[in-house]
Amino acid sequence: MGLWDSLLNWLRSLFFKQEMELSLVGLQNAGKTSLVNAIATGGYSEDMIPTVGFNMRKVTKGNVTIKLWDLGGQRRFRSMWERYCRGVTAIVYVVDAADRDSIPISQSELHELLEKPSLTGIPLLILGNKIDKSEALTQQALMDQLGLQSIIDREVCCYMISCKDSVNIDSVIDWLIKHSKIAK
Ligand SMILES: Nc1nc2c(ncn2[C@@H]2O[C@H](COP(=O)(O)OP(=O)(O)OP(=O)(O)O)[C@@H](O)[C@H]2O)c(=O)[nH]1
Ligand SMILES: [Mg+2]
Repeated sequence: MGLWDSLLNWLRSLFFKQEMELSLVGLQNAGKTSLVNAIATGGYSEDMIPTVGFNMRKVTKGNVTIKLWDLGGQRRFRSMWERYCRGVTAIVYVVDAADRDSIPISQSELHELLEKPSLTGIPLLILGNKIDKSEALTQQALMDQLGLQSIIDREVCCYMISCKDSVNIDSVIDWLIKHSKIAK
């Protein structure tokens, strides 16, 4: 995008409402619902109830309204991920970066989802969560183990975050706002 386009987009964003619809996917216990809370209120809790099916939350940041589909990560809910990812502005894939044993399953579920023709081209934000834990993988190790270099049909971005300590939640919100669209 040229400088002039960026300037126009910035001016537009000052005057028009922006909106976006996101799906949060990833294995159970990754921290998807915790991320919704971190984005919406900055709150954090150790006692979380696993999401059964899905929850929908609307969050407003500045002039951007974000509709979030927070999906259950247990195996029995994974077959509905595709349905809730169709037509979204971006897919947010959350990974517990400290649970090294779960990474291979996380990798295969991610690639299986991205193979769906209905989801071609939708931008992907990968979040390695729980970096407050000492055993958390580095960003490079996570990107390698998830095989992100093989994803070439869409924009892919990866951040390492902690919902617990509110690390990089601002960068996530900035990325989301940059990908929002002017409301029709
Ligand atoms: N240490 C640490 N724990 C976290 C962090 N984020 C979430 N957790 C914990 O991880 C557990 C699971 O969090 P949830 O947000 O319920 O995970 P989820 O991905 O929504 O799980 P499902 O709804 O079952 O798919 C909870 O005990 C959280 O407190 C983090 O940044 N650091
Ligand atoms: Mg949940």
